[in-house]
Amino acid sequence: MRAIDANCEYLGLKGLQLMENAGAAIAREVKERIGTGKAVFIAGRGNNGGDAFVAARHLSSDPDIKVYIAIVGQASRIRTDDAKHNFNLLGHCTIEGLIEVTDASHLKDTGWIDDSDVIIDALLGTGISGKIREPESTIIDMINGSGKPVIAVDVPSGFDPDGGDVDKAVKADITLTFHAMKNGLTTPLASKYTSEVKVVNIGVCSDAEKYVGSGDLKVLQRRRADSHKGQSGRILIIGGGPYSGAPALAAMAALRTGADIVTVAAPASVAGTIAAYSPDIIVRPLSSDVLCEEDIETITKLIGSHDVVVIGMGLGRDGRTKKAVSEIIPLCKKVVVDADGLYGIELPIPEGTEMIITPHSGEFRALGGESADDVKAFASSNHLIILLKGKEDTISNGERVAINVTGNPGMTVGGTGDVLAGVTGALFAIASPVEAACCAAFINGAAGDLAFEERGYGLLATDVIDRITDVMK
Ligand SMILES: NC(=O)C1=CN([C@@H]2O[C@H](COP(=O)(O)OP(=O)(O)OC[C@H]3O[C@@H](n4cnc5c(N)ncnc54)[C@H](O)[C@@H]3O)[C@@H](O)[C@H]2O)[C@@H](O)CC1
Ligand SMILES: [K+]
Repeated sequence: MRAIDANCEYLGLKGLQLMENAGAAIAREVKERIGTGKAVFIAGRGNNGGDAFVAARHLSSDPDIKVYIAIVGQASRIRTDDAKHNFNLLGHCTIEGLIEVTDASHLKDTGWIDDSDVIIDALLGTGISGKIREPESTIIDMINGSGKPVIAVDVPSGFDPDGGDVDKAVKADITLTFHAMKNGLTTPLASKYTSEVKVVNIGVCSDAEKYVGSGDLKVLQRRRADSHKGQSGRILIIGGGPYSGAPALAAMAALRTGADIVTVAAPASVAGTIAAYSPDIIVRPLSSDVLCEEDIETITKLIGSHDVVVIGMGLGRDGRTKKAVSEIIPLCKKVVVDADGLYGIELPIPEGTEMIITPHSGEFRALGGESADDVKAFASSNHLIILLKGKEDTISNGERVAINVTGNPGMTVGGTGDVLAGVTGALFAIASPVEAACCAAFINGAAGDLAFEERGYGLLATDVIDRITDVMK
């Protein structure tokens, strides 16, 4: 949902607009439920509280509804601009009562809860993390002990929208959840905390979900301050033979995407050339001039010390290489297969291997696929993730289909596919395969767009690599 929100912003739909729709829906629900009476809003200092401020404003002009708002914490410490904006507007509305609750007793002393006809729980939404603190914890107890009807905003406060363990949460009569059903609300545990769930349309643009956007990059976690070498990905690139540049491009792209360690395992004939491209790449020479079965022992050891394998770039299609690839893939836990590696895939893929393939349309056809319309079914029946490259990239894990539209015709130059494979490998170490594939397509294309601004049709794959960090930032 956070990714969708950010993608909306990227498309020009502001969070404030979504919040207005969310709040308006809450107000309608309150009015439908009580018609006349006292509505007590319990608002936290995040955007969940912001939704409540909007709803309170909408109801404040209704002569039959009396609006009371308890902000948990100090209003001066409201955390987001959207929530602050909507809080400030309440200064121009007819509100029966508004207090700041820094200690749960302040709320108790008002008697509002005992006197209410409905409680609107907007204390905590999807931004919750960790064990419930005070005064929120006691306030949740007060709501649950009140016996009053409760409308929960987005999720019952304290409930994990992803369906994790619940320490303590509000028990609601109805939850109005925004835009899409949250995974956690479909679990059996959810029925303990809400009798009913309604999904409310808040006007999200369909493109925000259909197209990969900058918001999708939000899944890429910030690093912990105490991170150490290796935690952000150890990537093994297996490539080269007839070509030496391809694996080097993939390796440099993986490093620029943030991978900690990138090793290239390449036939001995090209290992020296690859090493000469950059001191940042670790190179492990294989036995001969193409990848072959004699290399499996060396590669098995290398796989054990890396998180993700990216295989295929510049390997060529020698029969020995195809055979070696088909034997290497089952040894990998996480593997990205690109270019010539795609000709060594044996379907169905082995159990215990998570695989992303990055074919262009010709390679996809060689695998038995047909067109972009086929991607979802192909991914589903073969249990893999496809990133089908094209003018628009189509990504699917067999359940969801996403389209990426970054990139430009300047990127038809050789090597940009190798860059994409490297970016995908680096992200696969820190994200789910479908997230990695979506983000990689976006980053590679957006870096290509920046390179195109500078270089036009003369852009090179190395120029794309140079702009990856700008996109990531
Ligand atoms: N564009 C958007 O982002 C939209 C967001 N919406 C609303 O925004 C919500 C998410 O907002 P936020 O990300 O600001 O987060 P929340 O409002 O869910 O919660 C963040 C607040 O809770 C506090 N908190 C977190 N964990 C806590 C704990 N364990 N104990 C006590 N306090 C805790 C934080 O300090 C912070 O003040 C959604 O659930 C939804 O209601 C809607 O307005 C629709 C649009
Ligand atoms: K809530």
